[in-house]
Amino acid sequence: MVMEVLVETQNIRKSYEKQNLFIKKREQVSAVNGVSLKIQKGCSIGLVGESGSGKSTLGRMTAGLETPTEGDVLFRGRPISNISLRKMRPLRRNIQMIFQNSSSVFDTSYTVGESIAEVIKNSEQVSKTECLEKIETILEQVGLDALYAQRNPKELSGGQRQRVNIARALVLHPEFVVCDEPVSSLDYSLRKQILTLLNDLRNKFGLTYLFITHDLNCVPYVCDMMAIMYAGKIMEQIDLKKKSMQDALHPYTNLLLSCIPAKMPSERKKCTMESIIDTTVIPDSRHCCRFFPRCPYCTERCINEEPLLKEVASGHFVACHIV
Ligand SMILES: Nc1ncnc2c1ncn2[C@@H]1O[C@H](COP(=O)(O)OP(=O)(O)OP(=O)(O)O)[C@@H](O)[C@H]1O
Repeated sequence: MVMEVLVETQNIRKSYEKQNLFIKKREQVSAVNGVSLKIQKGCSIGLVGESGSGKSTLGRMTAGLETPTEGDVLFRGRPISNISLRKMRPLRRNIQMIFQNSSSVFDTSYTVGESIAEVIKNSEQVSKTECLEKIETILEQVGLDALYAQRNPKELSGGQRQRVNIARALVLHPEFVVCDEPVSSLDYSLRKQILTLLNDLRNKFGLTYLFITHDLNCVPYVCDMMAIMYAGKIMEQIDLKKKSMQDALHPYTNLLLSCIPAKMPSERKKCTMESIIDTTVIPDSRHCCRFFPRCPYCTERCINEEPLLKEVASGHFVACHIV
């Protein structure tokens, strides 16, 4: 069966200008460094990597909230990166984002209902009664009583606020949702509840997720594909319907896996990276493996030639010369 590609990034790059306080000069920071990704309709792809690897920047570009410096993002085969606001408006309801920090994304001068109503009214003309019905329905779908519409976000717990956040993103029934660390600000006990909710909503509405996280533990719960990002590049991609996370081959993915605290010490993946010196030095070159300064298996070739993402088994892609 041929699956429909809903979102595609075509070798996208994003650099920012930053003031270097030490040398008192402006310099370029490459946040995303040539990422080509196809997200199939109904798929949930987990984008994993450490802080600063470019996950959120990639997420914002796929959501059309940021323009790539190079390359393009396609939604249903149509480029969306450089289109006018007028052309983007009808697409906006189809592409939504759930943000990381549930408390700071609300305007506390609005009630929960008013903040959901704002999203609805920005996208369609509805009567007051229709709007109220939509608000009540979506609140119930995210597991909150309709009465929460009258509450102020300040009066809600972190978990309830994140449910409202999800309600705002889903009230227009989008097709594609970028979830940027949706559970990282929550207690461990609440994380599973929100992940279960995201799964249920995905099944109910046939949603497609780009699920950004630095926590590999979340991935098997919500994702059927995993992409590992390092220094703005995808290092490994695994179709979790065909292979498990533990089948990872890239030294960086194995480093991340070795950091997951296992329930039983015997289940812990052995860290093969004892020799790694954790350094923040990332080579600013398009002609080498960006992981080479941290890789114990680094060869001359890794310093001189950038490894491309290659299929090593069905549904399993790795960008590493030694694999
Ligand atoms: N608006 C911006 N202006 C300048 N630099 C930025 C901007 N946004 C991101 N960056 C830089 O781009 C790089 C990637 O940042 P990004 O937030 O995408 O990473 P991340 O993997 O999502 O990190 P985290 O998990 O900490 O959110 C970082 O070096 C960051 O400082």
